[in-house]
Amino acid sequence: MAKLIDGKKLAGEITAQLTEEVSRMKEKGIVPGLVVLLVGDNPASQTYVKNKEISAKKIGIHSVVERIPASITEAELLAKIEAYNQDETIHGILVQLPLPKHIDADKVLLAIHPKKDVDGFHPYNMGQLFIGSPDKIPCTPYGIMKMLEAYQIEPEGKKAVVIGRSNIVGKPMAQLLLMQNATVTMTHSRTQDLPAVAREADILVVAIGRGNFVTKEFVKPGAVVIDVGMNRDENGKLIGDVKFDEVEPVAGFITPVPGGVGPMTIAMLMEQTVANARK
Ligand SMILES: NC(=O)C1=CN([C@@H]2O[C@H](COP(=O)(O)OP(=O)(O)OC[C@H]3O[C@@H](n4cnc5c(N)ncnc54)[C@H](OP(=O)(O)O)[C@@H]3O)[C@@H](O)[C@H]2O)C=CC1
Ligand SMILES: Nc1nc(=O)c2c([nH]1)NC[C@@H]1CN(c3ccc(C(=O)N[C@@H](CCC(=O)O)C(=O)O)cc3)C=[N+]21
Ligand SMILES: [Mg+2]
Repeated sequence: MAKLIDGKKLAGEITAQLTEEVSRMKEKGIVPGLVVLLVGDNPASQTYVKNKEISAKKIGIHSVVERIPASITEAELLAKIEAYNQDETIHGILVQLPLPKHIDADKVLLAIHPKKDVDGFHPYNMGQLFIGSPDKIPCTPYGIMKMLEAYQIEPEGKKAVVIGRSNIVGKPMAQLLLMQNATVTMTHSRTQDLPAVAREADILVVAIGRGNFVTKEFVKPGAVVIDVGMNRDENGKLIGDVKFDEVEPVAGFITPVPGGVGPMTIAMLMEQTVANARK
């Protein structure tokens, strides 16, 4: 039976520390501010935004959510970002991805001032991460590293396999594991014999976006299994990329969905926002 990595509990502890810190900052007249720009009405995005708002409120972060119709032009969105770049009450800007097709997401991410880029997606921050001098770090892989640390899982010398190579999860995840001296393999949809590659892993991070894709055939006994996936099954229930019930008896550690990576992503977003206001 695997040990459960309780992301929700750990995120709660981080949130409690941030709450204390923000109350001290407020005594000095500093109020951290975060703006979230949500373009269109993707229902999956709605839950994420709602959870971020709850967390920001708890911590005492001034939280602004702009719900913007999908019909906004790219130029109008860029102008909004520029206004928040100039706004001294705002320490973090997050543009929820994905964006509607008529808007160039790369251009939008480039428009966010790197100092306010609490998602860590700006090419400057990505570049800093990949040369080994990170400042802002993408929240999901950052949260995963915090979970490994909290459970005293040392990546050094271990074989880590990352499934999925997105800019927001897979790629920065591989880099963070590499920085902790893991031997990292990145895999994707063209990888041949993925189960055999995954079975080599001491630490397996799964970020594909396909419900229950990873079965016990992918998992070495005792491995650490981190499930980033957020999918809905046919009944609308939230499920991960890992078939939890069959992998859990094989793994050494495993994250649940919900209650694993998701809450840590939000906690890291809050942490990077507060850190920015502190500066
Ligand atoms: N918990 C959290 O905080 C977060 C959760 N998520 C969730 O994580 C999942 C992944 O998100 P994201 O990284 O944005 O996804 P993307 O869709 O951007 O990337 C998916 C990756 O998975 C790979 N892939 C797809 N199918 C297969 C397959 N059959 N075998 C091997 N690899 C495959 C793709 O390969 P290729 O490049 O070859 O196409 C791609 O690299 C989603 O469920 C998302 O909702 C995302 C962000 C945060
Ligand atoms: N610019 C940008 N930054 C992101 O970080 C980003 C993004 N866009 N687009 C979408 C993905 C997805 N994502 C989630 C984070 C937390 C939960 C989350 O809170 N999950 C909880 C609850 C889920 C529930 O109950 O519905 C859990 O797993 O326990 C979900 C999804 C961040 N992303
Ligand atoms: Mg993130």
